[in-house]
Amino acid sequence: MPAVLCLRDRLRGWREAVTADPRFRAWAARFPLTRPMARRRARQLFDICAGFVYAQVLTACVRLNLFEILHEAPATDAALAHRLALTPEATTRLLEAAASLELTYRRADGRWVLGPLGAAMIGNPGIAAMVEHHALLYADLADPVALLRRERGGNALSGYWAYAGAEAPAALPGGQVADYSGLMAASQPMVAAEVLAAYDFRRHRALLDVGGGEGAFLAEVAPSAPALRLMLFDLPPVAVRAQARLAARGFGARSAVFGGDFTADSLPQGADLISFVRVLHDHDDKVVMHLLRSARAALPAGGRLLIAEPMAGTPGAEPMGQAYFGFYLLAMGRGRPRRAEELQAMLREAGFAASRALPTPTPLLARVLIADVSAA
Ligand SMILES: CC(C)=CCC/C(C)=C/CC/C(C)=C/C=C/C(C)=C/C=C/C=C(C)/C=C/C=C(C)/C=C/C=C(C)/C=C/CC(C)(C)O
Ligand SMILES: C[S@@+](CC[C@H](N)C(=O)[O-])C[C@H]1O[C@@H](n2cnc3c(N)ncnc32)[C@H](O)[C@@H]1O
Repeated sequence: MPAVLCLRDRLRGWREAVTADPRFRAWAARFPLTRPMARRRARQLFDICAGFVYAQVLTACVRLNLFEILHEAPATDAALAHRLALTPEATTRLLEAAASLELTYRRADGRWVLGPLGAAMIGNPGIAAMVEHHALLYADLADPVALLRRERGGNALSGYWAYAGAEAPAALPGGQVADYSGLMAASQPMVAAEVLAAYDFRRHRALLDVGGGEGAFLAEVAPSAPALRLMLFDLPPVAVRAQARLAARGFGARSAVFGGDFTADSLPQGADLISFVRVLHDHDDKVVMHLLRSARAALPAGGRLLIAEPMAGTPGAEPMGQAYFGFYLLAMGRGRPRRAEELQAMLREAGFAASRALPTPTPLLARVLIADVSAA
């Protein structure tokens, strides 16, 4: 039976049919009332075509440490050419490309300073680390259709995230978890800041961070809740790293670290709050349901579960979810970005009584869901 289209979809269909006509586009680009819209659409489509070049301009800036150099002091083209070990022509080409992207800015006196987006990179080494590791994703995306058609896994990114394709993840050697654990630790403060702005951890006795990596999330939470006991579960070689980090940060006496495989082992008891931070989207639905049920089983009556990760369908940041993480996780070999409502339905199925989304300051970076175990 043909579906009846709502008025909004009928209007969209008409607009897209008109836009698909080259004669209409040529007319609309000239007609004063439609010209601004035509220019905006051309710019949007051009930015999608050219986005990979913009990303490589950023990569060059990061590799050359340009933002830190400009943060030290304004500089001339000649001084920068010397610092960057580039020819004067290449230096100016890079700085002007970066300026067009608002990463740098040339002052009236001719010296270069940070642009608004370059300035936002300062003090956040997590973004630079992400940009650097994108070289792997970039290689995997060279033929996106092949990536879509290929059996999942076997890419540069799936090798980097060693647990993604491992038959026995708990047996991974330390050398295979070091790079991804370092990247996660470097980028964790910007995620933890979102969670801390959304949730007060002082109401809990003990927090178990599952897939907690090197303990960077716990180390950010700890100062905000001095009485909170810190527990972490991750693969054995990652747990070793977490133990060392938490001890080095002075939280050794407050913490208990457990090594294991969360797809096979049950989670330790004793926490009244369990968190999954950037963990669930790495896994297919079956494993996610298993993890939610394991967490439900490990929590006492009245306990809570906290999920923090970037989510699909985030208003104002839609490409971050479905495009970036959709293809990222495809290259990684498993998992998918989920909508908040999908996770909430899974939480219900796993036996949680109620769940709600908490607003975060920058939903692009992470959104937060809280789910309750019923009180008795
Ligand atoms: C004072 C006057 C006059 C004006 C000021 C005007 C004003 C208010 C300006 C705003 C300034 C401001 C506050 C800027 C803030 C900028 C921010 C917060 C920028 C943040 C950027 C964040 C970025 C680019 C994050 C990128 C994150 C990436 C790429 C994350 C990737 C994550 C991955 C790959 C995770 C992998 C884990 C896995 C495997 C999927 O589980
Ligand atoms: C994407 S990282 C997130 C780390 C940390 N939560 C963060 O946000 O920085 C996923 C974590 O899950 C852990 N992990 C993956 N598979 C696991 C498994 N089967 N058992 C236990 N931990 C696992 C990884 O070692 C890694 O530390």
